[in-house]
Amino acid sequence: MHKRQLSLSLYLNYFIHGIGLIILTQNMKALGQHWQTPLATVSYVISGIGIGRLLAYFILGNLSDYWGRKFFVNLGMISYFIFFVGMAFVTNIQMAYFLAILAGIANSALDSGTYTTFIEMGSKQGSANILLKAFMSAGEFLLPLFIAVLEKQQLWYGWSFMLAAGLLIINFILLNRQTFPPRNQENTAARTANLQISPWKKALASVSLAGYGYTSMALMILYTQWISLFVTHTFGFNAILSHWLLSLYSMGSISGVLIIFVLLKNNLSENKLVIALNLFSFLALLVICYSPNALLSMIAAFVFGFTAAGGVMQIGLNLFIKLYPHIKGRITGLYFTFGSLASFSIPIITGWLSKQSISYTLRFDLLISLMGLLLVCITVWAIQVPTTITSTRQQINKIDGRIIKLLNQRFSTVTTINNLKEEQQLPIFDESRETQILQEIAQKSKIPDHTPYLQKIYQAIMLNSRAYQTKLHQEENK
Ligand SMILES: C=C(O[C@@H]1C=C(C(=O)O)C=C[C@H]1O)C(=O)O
Repeated sequence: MHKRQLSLSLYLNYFIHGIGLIILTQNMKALGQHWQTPLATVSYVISGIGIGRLLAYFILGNLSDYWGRKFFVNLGMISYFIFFVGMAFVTNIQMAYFLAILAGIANSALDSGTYTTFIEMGSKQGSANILLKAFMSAGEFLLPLFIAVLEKQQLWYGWSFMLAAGLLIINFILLNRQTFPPRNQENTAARTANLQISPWKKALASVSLAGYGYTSMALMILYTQWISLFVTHTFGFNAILSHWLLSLYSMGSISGVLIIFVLLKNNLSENKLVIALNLFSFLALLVICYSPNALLSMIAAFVFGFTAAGGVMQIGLNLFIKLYPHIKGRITGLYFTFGSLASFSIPIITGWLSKQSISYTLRFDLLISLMGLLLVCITVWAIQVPTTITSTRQQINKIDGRIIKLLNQRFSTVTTINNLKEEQQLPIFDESRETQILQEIAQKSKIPDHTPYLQKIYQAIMLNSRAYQTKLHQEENK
């Protein structure tokens, strides 16, 4: 496995995916003319992408745990290829809608094959996954420029689609020369950390992270959709300034991705980072929502892009995957399903809100931001493992409490066995049973390194269990 080359191909896919994300909106007019339909129909076709994602994420994510990541990266590339080539030529709206759904499926397939692979390649704290966002942004940045050139030269709009298709062919060849890392392997360190989290805290973190899949996506979508209208309506900002608040957000986002990538590579804790980012994006949004000062708003827009769109959603996914290293694909699918629900529902909710007042839209985003902050705080609290001797010992005390209860239960059950043995006149010691118990420990122990010690502990338990039975006998025969 050549980590570098494989990574490069995976990144290149996300550059193409960035193009795919906006190619329909960027070509809306040309497509409308080509299909001889109003813009509203083109917009309806675009919604097919969201439907495709919603349909495919969970299923494909699950399957990628079984069929392997490479298959799904390839499926994503092939689906995208059909989408790009098909969209450039199609004239029938039904076909176009089908192709849009296919783009959504391509997106899901790429995600379930790629995010998982980067973690399986051992990228430091999943830092590589943050960089995917930079490649998407690069695609989204360059496509409009390319389209502008095509328009200026009065060339066929389909060349932008052909560009993406051509890149896909090259990358398909490059990618398929690579082997992928083994799937769903789980290292001892991760397993040990995970086992320290109690089941109910793990459940709490999981629900919170799924919710964060929704809020983190909703936060960005709502901002990009409404910021310009909001500030014009609420503070009377002029058109240039209102568009600047979107551009500054994008610049913040790209700077955020690069800096967060470096921070994670240098081992800054994901837990601290995710809380800090959410806190600052909330504060920045607060300024944008309530400050009529243009300069303050501009700074806040940059900070908001940095903190809300700089890869914080990907950090949420990384945390989620680490909780379930044995089903990375399923978790990726689940997380992005919640994200897709946000892309689907936010335009509907905000459309309704804007009818009451446009100023409600971004203030609703503030509420979402607060929810997100709350969810990551709950998550971090739940998955935190203690770091000082005192707090770690407190945890050991709790575990010991549970063990003692269970040992009381075990010894009480031994009493029953002992009575039955007396009735049936059987000896206390049963060697085959003890061997069987020791073998079962080897099977059940989740961490092989621990196994011999667990077996020794059990030998001591059984030795004492026999001593206890002997004592019961003696009392009985007194
Ligand atoms: C409790 C029993 O008696 C003894 C103690 C054992 C134990 O503590 O698990 C197992 C086998 C016996 O040597 C039993 O036979 O199950």
